[in-house]
Order: sequence, then structure tokens, then C-alpha cells
Amino acid sequence: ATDIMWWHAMSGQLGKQVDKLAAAFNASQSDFRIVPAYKGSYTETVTAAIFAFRSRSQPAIVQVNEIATATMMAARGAIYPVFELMRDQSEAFAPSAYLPAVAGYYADIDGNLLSFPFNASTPILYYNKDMFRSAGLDPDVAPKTWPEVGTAAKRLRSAGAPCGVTTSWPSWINVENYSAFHNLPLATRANGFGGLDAQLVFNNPQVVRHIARLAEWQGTKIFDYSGRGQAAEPRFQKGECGIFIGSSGTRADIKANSNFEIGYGMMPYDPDVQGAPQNSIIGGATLWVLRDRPAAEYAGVAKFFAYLSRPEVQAAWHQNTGYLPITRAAFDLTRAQGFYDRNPGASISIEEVTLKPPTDNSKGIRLGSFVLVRDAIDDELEQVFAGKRSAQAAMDNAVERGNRLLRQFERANPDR
Ligand SMILES: O=P(O)(O)OC[C@H](O)CO
Repeated sequence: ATDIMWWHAMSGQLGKQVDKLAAAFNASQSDFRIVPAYKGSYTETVTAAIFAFRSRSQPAIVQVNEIATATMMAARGAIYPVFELMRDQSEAFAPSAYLPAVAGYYADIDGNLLSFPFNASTPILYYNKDMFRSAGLDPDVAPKTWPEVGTAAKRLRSAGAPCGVTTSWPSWINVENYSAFHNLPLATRANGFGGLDAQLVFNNPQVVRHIARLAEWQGTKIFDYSGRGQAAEPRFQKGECGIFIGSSGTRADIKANSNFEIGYGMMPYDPDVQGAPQNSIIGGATLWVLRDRPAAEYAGVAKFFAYLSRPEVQAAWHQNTGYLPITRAAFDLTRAQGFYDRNPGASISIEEVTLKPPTDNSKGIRLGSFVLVRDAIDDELEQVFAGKRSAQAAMDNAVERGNRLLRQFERANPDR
């Protein structure tokens, strides 16, 4: 059999599910063997793949998170667009099979998908029902708005919780998704979908007020900052923080690693911001195919992607992880199987990304070097939470630093 390397960033329960997918595909035929390899965080994984490409030891498949999409699209010599691969291998691959929130995020201007949608998430609210009960809060009602989160988090603190509320992925949740959910632009030009000359504009009064509020809460740990990426997740699992806003894709790990009753809700919003709640945007990752591997491997990659597209495979991945059902068929199948009736909270992610038809502010983000832009935003947020900078000054800095990165990217890609 021909071995096909798949580099990914899925750890914990997610890593187990990735291994299961590969093993099931490998058992379904004998020509190809998918070999998954965990390469660390999303950033570590994509960086490893870029270095490997330079020394010609790249994998055929690499998992890349959503914010590196524009950067990958620009790396034309290194990537094999998935729609071309599937066409070359005569495998079906129609963007219309995917949920609009997913296809819209990853399609090029001609509607072609350059990468394979695999794990799409969106931030949701998790809460600890046992801690709610001890604090005298109604365990059957999830806080819906930021003021309600504040009230509940204060009660949790008074009842002895070390931390009221925390979030993972600070920029993704508190700046990028906060903006989309309140129909505020992160950047001009439809958050970059309209062209590389987009400018970041998220230093507006609503975002600044939200960050200032978190900083104020930080003083008494009503909100407690937990670090970048997924660093906050274990704090909720261990019962330190009663409310956690994090990726829907962490559902499996939360269920596996916590010993309390979990409540679910939508990401909170501020009711005095007109139009809120709009719809959330997706995160997570897609699978990119890299060039310059032997031809036989590409035949196998196409077969593997066709396998991953099967409704029953997609539906199982969605149900076993918390990532969105990426195709309409997987969503329908999951519903028909009664999964949402048996698992309250499991459909919140879908309801949230489809809450209203997306606007230019809530379709997604398509900005070059956004991995670095997000680093700059996270860095500025940390200054605010450490009490070293005002929310306004930090968001102004983040916009300025981010715009410098966008202009560099624009100059490096003059023909796009
Ligand atoms: O933890 P994930 O996989 O849902 O991804 C969250 C962020 O979108 C990653 O950029």
C-alpha cells in the first residue's frame, strides 16, 4: 500500500478520533494507508509543514486553521487546490454539499474550495451546573447576555469559585467573534473577502467596552484570563471556572474530563448593540494538500477525502467531537438519528452560525498573515488584562500593528 502522511494538530479526544478515522479508511481498502501524525498546535503544525516543504519532506496532507487560509491561498507553488485534485482524480466535490457558513468561508472568488473542510467549530458557552446550584443560580438557564454572564460570574465568585468566567482563544472569541455576533466589522472590504487592501477597524466603542469590562472583572476574577489557544479548557474541566466560552470542538474533551453536569448556551451578546445577536463565525481548520509528492499519493488523498465526505463518516465525526456537521447531509442524518434530542446542547453551534443570514461582518475573515495579526491582538489583550494598558490604547495598537502586517502581505502579493 502507498503511505500518505497527514500532519494534524488534534490532541486529546480529538487526536483519538483522527486516529479512528484513519484506521477506518485504511481498513476500508488496501491500496493506501493514511498515516496521521500529531505536530503540536495549529501554528506549530503549519510551520512544520512549511519547513518540511523547503527540505522536500512535506506531508501530502496538512491541517491548517481557518485564519491561515489567505496565507495558504497565496502560497500557490506549494499547494494543490483540492477542487483541482478531486477533478484530476474524478472524485465528486461540490461546494453546494457543504453548509453555507463553511463553504462561504473557504471558497475562492469563483466558488471553488481550495482546501478540504474538515473540522469547523464556533465558540459556545459551557457552564458547570453543579457550581451553578451551589451558588444559588438556576442550573437550567444558561446566561444569554454579557450582563447576565457578569451577574452569574459574580455569584459564582461569592460562592467560592476561584474564577467566574474565562475564555479560550482570546482574540477569536472576544474580538473576532464578538465583532461578528454584534454585526461589527473586524476589517473593511467585508473582513478582507473583498480584497487585500482591507483595513482593520475593530477599535470601535463596542469592542473597546467589552475588553474594558473583562479587564475590570479581572480585578476580582469575575473574569479570569487563562492564556492563549486552548489554555483555558482544563480550568473549566477541573471546576475552577463556572462559565467557559470556548470552541464547540472541545465538547468531547470536556465531557471526557469533567465529573459534573455540563450546561450549554450560545455565545453571549450585548443586548444594547443594535442587531445583536447576528451570527457567529467558524473557526477550526481545513485540510490542505501540498505539491511535489508522488502521483500515487494524490490518488489516495482523493479517495480519503471522498471517504471523509460520506454522510455517515461526517456525522460520526461531528457527534464524537463537537465540531460542526460540515455537510448538509451529515446534519440531516444526525438529526434523523435523534442525536440532538438525546444530546441537549449539541445543536447550539449550528443554531449560532446560522442564527441570521450572514452579513459582510459575519461571513468570516480572509486576511493575509492573520496568524500574526491574531498574535498581535492577543498580545495587546494581555497588556489590558495585566492592567498595563487601557482597552482603547490596546485596541488602537492592535489595529495599527495588524494593519502593518496586512500592508506587508499586500506588497508581497501584488497580483492578487
Ligand atoms: O479549537 P478549534 O479547532 O475550534 O479552533 C479555534 C480557532 O478557530 C483556531 O484558529
